[in-house]
Amino acid sequence: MSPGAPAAATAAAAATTATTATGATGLAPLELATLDAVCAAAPAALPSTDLAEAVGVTHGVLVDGALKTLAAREALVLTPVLHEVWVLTAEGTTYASAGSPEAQLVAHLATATAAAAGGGGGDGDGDGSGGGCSLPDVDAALGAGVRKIGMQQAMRQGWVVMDKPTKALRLAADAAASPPADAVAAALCALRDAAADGGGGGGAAAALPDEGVLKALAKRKLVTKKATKTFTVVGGPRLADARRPQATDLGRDALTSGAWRSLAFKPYNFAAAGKPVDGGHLHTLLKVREQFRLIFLEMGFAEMDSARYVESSFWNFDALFQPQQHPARDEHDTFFLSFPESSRLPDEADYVARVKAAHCGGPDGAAVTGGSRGYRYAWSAAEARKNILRTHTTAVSCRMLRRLATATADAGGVFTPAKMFSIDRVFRNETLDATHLAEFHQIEGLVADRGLSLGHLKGVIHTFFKKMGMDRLRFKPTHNPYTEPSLEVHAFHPGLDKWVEVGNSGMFRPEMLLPMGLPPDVRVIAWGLSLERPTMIKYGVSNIRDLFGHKMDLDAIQRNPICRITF
Ligand SMILES: N[C@@H](Cc1ccccc1)C(=O)O
Repeated sequence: MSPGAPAAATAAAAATTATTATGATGLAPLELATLDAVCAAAPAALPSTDLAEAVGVTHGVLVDGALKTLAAREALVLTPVLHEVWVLTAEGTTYASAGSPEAQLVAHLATATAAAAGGGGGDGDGDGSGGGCSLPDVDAALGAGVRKIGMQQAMRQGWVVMDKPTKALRLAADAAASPPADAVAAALCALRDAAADGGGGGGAAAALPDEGVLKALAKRKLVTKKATKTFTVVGGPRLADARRPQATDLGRDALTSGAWRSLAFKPYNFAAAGKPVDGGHLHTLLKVREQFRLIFLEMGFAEMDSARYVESSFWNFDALFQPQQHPARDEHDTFFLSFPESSRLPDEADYVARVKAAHCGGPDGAAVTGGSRGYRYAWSAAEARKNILRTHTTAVSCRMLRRLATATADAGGVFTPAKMFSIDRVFRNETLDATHLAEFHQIEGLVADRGLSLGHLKGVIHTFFKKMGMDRLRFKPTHNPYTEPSLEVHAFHPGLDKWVEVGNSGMFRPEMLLPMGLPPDVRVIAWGLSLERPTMIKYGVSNIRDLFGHKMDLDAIQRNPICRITF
C-alpha cells in the first residue's frame, strides 16, 4: 500500500534538503509530499508509519520534518498512538549475525572433531570416550564469554557433553549426527528485519517471533521492549489552505489594498516558549549610583532635583562667590553655549544685587557682606548671564540653598534644617585621557543647620565613607572659592595599599550664604566626590573609556555583577 507513491519519489530524491528547502508556499518538499499522501488516502486516516513509507523517509524524519509543522498549521490532525515494540539489544544484534553462542559452540566442536578424527576418530556413542576440546582451546576460538553462555545453553539442550575428568567438551551423538537449527539467531534476525522494515510488515520480511519466544529472548537480555509513539494522521481544518503562503502580520498594505480578505493567517502558537528577553541591565555607573543613593537615604538625606545640564554662569559660579576672572571660568575649562548664549539673571533683583556686592565689596573697599570686602572688581552682569554646561553639582546645591532661604523668609524667618544630596552629570573641557572625560558624575551632599562646625563636617564625612568600608580617613587643607575652611578627603585603600583622594569638602562661605538671605547663624557643610573613581576602583577598570562613553563594552554591562561599594 503506497498512497503517495508519485510524491514519494520526489521526496526521496530531495532526501537531504527535504526538510529545509522552502518554495513559494513556504513548505518544504517533504511537507508537500506528505500533504499529497494524506489527500490521496482521504478520507481514510493513515498510520504515520505507512505515511513515512509512502513518502520514502524514516518515521523520525517524517515527524520532525513535516508532521509537526503541518499540524501547527492545522493542515493535519495527529492522534498519538503509543506502542511498545520489541527491539534487539546490542548483544542480540551481535548474535543475529554471528549466531547464538550455543550454535557457535556446536559449530566449533563439529569442525574441531572432524579435524582431530582425520577419518578414523569419533566413536559417536556419546559416552565421553572421545578426546573433545579443552576449555582453553574453545576460549581461544570463541572468547570466554561466548564459550560460557554457549556451554550453558548447549548442555541444557543436550547438544554438548563434558568429559568430567578432563573437562573437555564434545558434541552429543544426536548433535554430531545432525547439527541442530539455531532458532535463537533465526528469531533475532526475524525481529531485526521486521524493525528495519518500519514495523509495518509491508515487505517480505520473516514473520515476527511469537510472544513466548520473545519473552525467552528477553530473559537472556537479547531483546527488550521499547516505547514508541506513532500517529494516526488525517487532514485538519486548514488542509485546503495549507499550500498557500501564511501571513504572520496584518500590515498597512494588506489593510488598504483589501488583500487581508483572502490572506491565510498562521495560527498563533500560544505554547511557544518565545525569545528570551534581554533587557534591564543597569550600567555599571548606575549600579554604583544606586548604592550611594541608598547610603544618603539611610543617613536621612533628601535628593535634590538635579535635572539641569545647562546652567547660567550666575548659579554655577557667581552665586558661589567664584570671581569672574577665576581660571575655572576660562573656556579652556568650561563649555560655553553658543545658542542660547545667555540666560536672564534670576528675577530676584535684590538677590542679584547682593551677589554683585559680595564680589565688588563696598565703595572704597568697605566691607559689605558679613564683614567681607569682596574681590573688589567691576562685576559684569553679562558675564554672569553666559550659559554653560554645569561644571559641578554645587550649582544644584546653590539653587537649593537659595530656595531654602526664600522658604525661611516665607515662613516668617523660621528656618528648617536640611540634609540634601544629588548624584548627576557634570561637564568639563578636559584633555581626554585614561582617567579624564569631558563629562562625568558628581556625588554631592550638604547639611544646613545652626551651630555646625568643622567637627560636624568631619563627622558626617566619616559616617558617609564608613558606609562604603572606608574608615581610615585623612583631611588635607585645600582651597575652593565657595568654602572656608576647605578640606580634601583621603582614604587608605587596602587593595591598592595606598592613600587615595576620595573627595573635596568644606563649609560654605558667608559671601555665598548671606546674599541668599539665610539667617546669619546658619552654617552649611558640604562635600563632593566623583562617581567614576570609586566605580573604577571597585570594578578594576583602569581606563575610564572602558567604563563610560561610546567605547564602553556593552557585553560588560550585562556581565557585571551588582557589587556593594566597599573598598
Ligand atoms: N564642587 C566641588 C566639590 C565640593 C562640593 C561641596 C563643597 C566643597 C567641594 C568639586 O567640584 O570638586
